[in-house]
Parts: sequence; structure tokens; C-alpha cells
Amino acid sequence: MKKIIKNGTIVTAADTYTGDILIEDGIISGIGLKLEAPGAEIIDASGCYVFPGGIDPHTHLDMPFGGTVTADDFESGTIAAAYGGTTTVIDFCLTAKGQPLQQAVDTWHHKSQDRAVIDYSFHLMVSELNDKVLEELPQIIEQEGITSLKVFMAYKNTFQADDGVLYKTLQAAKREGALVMVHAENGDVIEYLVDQALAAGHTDPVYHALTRPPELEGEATGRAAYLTGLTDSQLYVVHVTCAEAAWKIAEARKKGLRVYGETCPQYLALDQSALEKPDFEGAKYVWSPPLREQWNQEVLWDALWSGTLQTIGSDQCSFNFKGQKELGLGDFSKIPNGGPTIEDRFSILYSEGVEKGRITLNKFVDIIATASARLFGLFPQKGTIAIGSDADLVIFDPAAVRILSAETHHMKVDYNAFEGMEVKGEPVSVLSRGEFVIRDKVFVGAAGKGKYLHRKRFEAEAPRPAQAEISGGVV
Ligand SMILES: NC(=O)NCCC(=O)O
Ligand SMILES: [Zn+2]
Ligand SMILES: [Zn+2]
Repeated sequence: MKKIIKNGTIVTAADTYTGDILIEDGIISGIGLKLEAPGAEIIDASGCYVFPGGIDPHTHLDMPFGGTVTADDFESGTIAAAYGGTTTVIDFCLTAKGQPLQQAVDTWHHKSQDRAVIDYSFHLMVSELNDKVLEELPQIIEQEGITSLKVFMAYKNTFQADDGVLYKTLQAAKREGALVMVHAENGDVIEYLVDQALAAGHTDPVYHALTRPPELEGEATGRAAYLTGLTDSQLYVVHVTCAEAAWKIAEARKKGLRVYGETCPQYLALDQSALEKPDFEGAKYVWSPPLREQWNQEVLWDALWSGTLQTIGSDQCSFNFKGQKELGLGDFSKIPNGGPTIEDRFSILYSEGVEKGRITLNKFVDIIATASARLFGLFPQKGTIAIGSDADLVIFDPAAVRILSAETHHMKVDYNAFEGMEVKGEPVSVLSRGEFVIRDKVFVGAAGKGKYLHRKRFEAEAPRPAQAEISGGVV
């Protein structure tokens, strides 16, 4: 059925204007003034912004980690994402050493295909890079449309790969047109610091942050950037938390390297002091890399504004406080790392960014959707409002004011990391390929309606580093 969204303020990464959007067969087929189409359902968006649906480039749904499994799976996680204004997620498919890549990908298809309520895709973790993996990789990239590869430089003895694996992954990515993503922390030194802290009897959650200092994130980020230059490849640094890492990315981009970066809402809105909350509550705020001293927040905002960082990922990786975070009672190193963020990513960026004058409306759209679409091979199908693009749209009321809380969120987890935070603006209705998923704040979608997205290879369409974009930034 045709739909026309009327009288909204349409916002893309480039433009802001009042107009109507015609939707046919899930695609935007017209944009104009006073549009009409016989039989079309009319949706009034007066007083609201119409944004392209958010793209969350970093989620962990139904993921085994830290001796347990995330509380949110592809159903609850994508419902919460949709409530929050996100219409596409790209989740991390884990692999184990010796496991055929196709088997790992099939496991992730199995977790997601009958559950997701919005469209989704996968990044592929690379844990080793031997001849078998090298042989299978081109096939996976071509047939599955998985054009981004993830290497962990931390989590020693579980996910961590060595520099040789990272180097060879960058080489393979250059050959195959894939983007290499890194969790950039020096896992070897962290392991040593954690052992020292525990031996000294330091078991509280705050020691998670104290044993992962920003220098170790900056060092790993710089190392990965150097290897990217050496291989003439392309790199995306996930969850950048601090000045030390942002500076390394800025330096690499100044040299003209294809190095990109993401931060997350928790690093923009929370700080290290949260880990000191009494009664083990600090465990709710255990992420890796950890929350940093508050002054880093403005550095990250500057880096987003200047283009040193391009995207915001939720890094959704939720664990209940009761029974899951509590696995680390008496030993901070056993607290499952991660938190529930998928639902509030969009609103926090809008409220803390646009409403507080740190970024413009168009920059907001770029960070929340367009840049990820370009970097991860989804543009222009996703990430913008244009004729021919999927009708993934968010009707957003900028006047709404609400308080984020576990009592009202839709994630299947017993706390909200941003509990009590006031945000301005709210997604009222959300459409995925022209169908309502959220209508007037009520979920009307269905599990299994989300489609798996084959993505294009990394190409020149991705935003290029430019001297101008960093001159006013963090360097
Ligand atoms: N970030 C975090 O603490 N948990 C999720 C896994 C990861 O991204 O490192
Ligand atoms: Zn990570
Ligand atoms: Zn993550």
C-alpha cells in the first residue's frame, strides 16, 4: 500500500526542508510539495522531523561472553532499537579458532532470521588468519555480503588476536575490499595490570577502569593505524573512549590514511565515577574500553563534529545486574563487559548533541545513519532520504521531553545505564521499508520481518579523510 508522510521537516546529512514523502513498495518513490497518490494512506508529520532510520553499526545480540549470554537477543534487541529510532543493526558474528567461517555465519543467521524486526547484517570476527581462513574469506565476502572484518586487540586468552593476524587481515581486506574493525586496547599489558590489581586485593568494579588506562587504548589505536598505513588498507576503530585514541585517529587521517572511528553514547554521557557506585552497582558501568574521566566527553564531541570520528555505535551488549553482572562479585575481572544502549543511542545523540548545540541537525543524521551506510556498503539503499532508497524513516517529535529508565525501556534487561537522564525529543513512529514497526509509540512490527542485508564492498564512496575536517578538531 502507498503511503504519504506529509508536512514533516525532512532532514538528511545535507539538507533540511519541509515536504512530503511518497512511499511505494517499501521504497521512497517521490519527495515534493503537496504530493498526492490515489489510495495512499496519509501520515501527518506536522511539527516533527523526518529522519532516515538510524543505523547502528555495532551490536552484540544473543552473544556468549564472559561466561554468560547477553540478555537481549535479535528479537528484544531489535524491538528496542526500533523504539529508539534505529532501523538497521550490524551485529558481530563471532568465530572460534579452527571453526569454518561459514559455520559461524550460519550460527548467526540462525540466531537472527526469525527474530529480527528490522533489517540487519553482520561483521565477521577474525580470530586467526591461516591458509584455510584465507581461502574461505573471499567466498564469505562475496556470497554473504559481509564486507567488514573485526579483530580484537584485547581480551587476552579469549578473543584477542596478535599483531600478525591484524596485519594479515588488513592485507586481505585491502585485496577484497573490506573494512577492518578493531577493538583497540593493549590486551597483554591489561592482563598484567589486572593480575597485579587482584594480587593486591583490589576486587571492586572501579579497578576495571584503573587497569585499562587510556594510554593502552591510544597505543593500540596508533599501532593499528600504523599497520593500516603499511598495508595501504582501511581501518575502523570501534568504541573510541578517550583523547589518546582520538588523537591517534586524527594523526592518521592527517597523513591521509583511511582510518575511521566510532564512539558510543556511554562515552559521551557517562564517566568513570559511575564505577565507584556502592553495593557493587559500579558493575553496571563496566565496558571495555572503560568509561573515562569526564573531560574526555568534550574531546569526543569535538572529534565527531570535526570528522575525526564519523559514527556512533551502541555497542549494545546487555547483561542483567542480577545474576549476570553479579558473576564478578569479589573479582572485577569476572564482571561481563557491556551494557544496554541500543534503545537510547539515537535520543542521546540528538538530545546531548543537537539540543545542546554541539552538532547540527544535518551532522546528527550523518553520525546516526549516513556515515555508517557509506562505510559499511549500504548507501544509498539505507542511511538517507532519497528517491529509490528504502523507506526506513523516523518521525521524531523534537518537543517531547522524557526520562530514560528501566521502567519504560524495551530492552530485556533489569537496569538502564542512563537511568534518570532527561532527554529532549522522541521517535514517535518508525518505518522499516515502508511498514510501521513503531506507530504512535506502540510496537506494531513482527519478529522475522527484518531482512538480512548483503553489503557492498568498501569503496571510494566512503568518506575520505580531508585536511579541512581535522583542522578545527582535536589536533
Ligand atoms: N564493549 C564491551 O564492554 N562489551 C562488548 C564487547 C566489545 O565490544 O568489546
Ligand atoms: Zn570491543
Ligand atoms: Zn562491541
